[in-house]
Amino acid sequence: MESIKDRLLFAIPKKGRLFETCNELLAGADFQFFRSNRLDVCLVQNHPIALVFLPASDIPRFVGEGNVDIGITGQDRIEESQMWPHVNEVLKLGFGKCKLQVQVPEHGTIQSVEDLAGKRVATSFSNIGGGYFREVDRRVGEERGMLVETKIEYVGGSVEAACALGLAEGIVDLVESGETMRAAGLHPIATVIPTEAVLITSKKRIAEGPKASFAPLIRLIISRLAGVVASRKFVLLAYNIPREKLVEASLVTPGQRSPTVSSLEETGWVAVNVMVERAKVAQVMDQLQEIGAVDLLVTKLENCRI
Ligand SMILES: Nc1ncnc2c1ncn2[C@@H]1O[C@H](COP(=O)(O)OP(=O)(O)OP(=O)(O)O)[C@@H](O)[C@H]1O
Ligand SMILES: O=P(O)(O)OC[C@H]1O[C@H](OP(=O)(O)OP(=O)(O)O)[C@H](O)[C@@H]1O
Repeated sequence: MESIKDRLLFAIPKKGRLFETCNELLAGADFQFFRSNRLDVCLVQNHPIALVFLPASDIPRFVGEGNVDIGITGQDRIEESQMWPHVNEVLKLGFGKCKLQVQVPEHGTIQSVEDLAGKRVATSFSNIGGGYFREVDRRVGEERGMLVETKIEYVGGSVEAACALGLAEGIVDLVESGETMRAAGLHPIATVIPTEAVLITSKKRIAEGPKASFAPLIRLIISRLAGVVASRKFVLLAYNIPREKLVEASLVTPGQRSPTVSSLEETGWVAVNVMVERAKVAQVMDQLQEIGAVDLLVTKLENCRI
C-alpha cells in the first residue's frame, strides 16, 4: 500500500449513526476514494489525504493527541473523552443532532433528577454522566444535610434496557426521535447536553507536528465541507412578485447578502431568486403567497459556497 506518511490524516467514523452521512459529505466535496472491504485506511485519489476509519468514540483522542490531523465525530464523544482542550471545533456539520438525556421509567416513583440522586444510573457516558450527577449530588446533599452519592454504572450499549433489567433506577443516553426511549417505557427528566457532528482539527498536530504545511489543505477541507453542509441546509427559492410588494417580500426572504432581483417583461413585475433554509421553506412560501408572490419554485442545491 502506498505510504500514508506524507498525507494529511482524516479520521471518519467507521460505522454507526454518522458513517453514512460522512460518506455522502466526502462525495459531495469531491474527495474521491475507494475503500476495499474491511480496510480502515484508504487514500484519497485526488488530494494528498488518507482517510482513517475509526470508532466515533476514539476519534477525539486520535485528533486530540495528534495521531491524526482532522476528524469527524459527535460533540458528545469529545466531551466524554475530555478532549475539548486539545481540539478545535472548526465546523458544525448539521447532522447527528440529538440530546444526551437523563431518563427514568415513565410510571415509576422517580420523576426528577433530585429523586434519582443517590441511586444508580446506567450510561455509556460515565464522564459526562458522572460530572452531571456530582453537581446534582452536591446540591441535593446540601438540601438534605447529608452526603449523597449517585452510582454511575457503565454499560457499553443497549443502555435503555438497564432499568427493566434491574441494573439502575435511571439512565443517561442519547435521544433523537425518542423512539428507543419510549419503546423501553422511559421518559426524559433532564437534558445534559445537546450534540451534533462536528469537524475537529488537532491543536497538537498543527502546533508541533511536521505537518504544518497541511494548513492550506485543512482550509480546503473546511471550505468544501462547509459548502456541502450549506447546500443541505438551504434551497434556492424563485418567485415572481409585483415590484411594489418587493420590500415586504424581502423582509421574509432577505437571503444571505440580499435577494437577486431581475425585471420581468411584464411591466411592474420582478423575479426574485433567494436562498432559504430548507426547514423553513414551506412557511416562507405561505407568507410570500399572502403578500402576493406567484410562480414559486424551489430548487435543491447540489453544492454551494457562501
Ligand atoms: N439517534 C441518534 N441520532 C442522531 N445522532 C446520533 C444518534 N445516536 C448517536 N448519534 C451520534 O452519533 C455518534 C455515534 O453514535 P453511534 O451510536 O453510531 O456510535 P457507535 O457506532 O455505536 O459507537 P462508536 O462510538 O464506538 O463508533 C454519537 O456519539 C452521537 O453523536
Ligand atoms: O431517539 P432515537 O431516534 O430512538 O435514537 C436514540 C438511540 O440511538 C442511539 O443508538 P443506536 O440506534 O445508534 O444504536 P446503539 O444502541 O448500538 O448505539 C442511542 O444510543 C439511542 O439508543
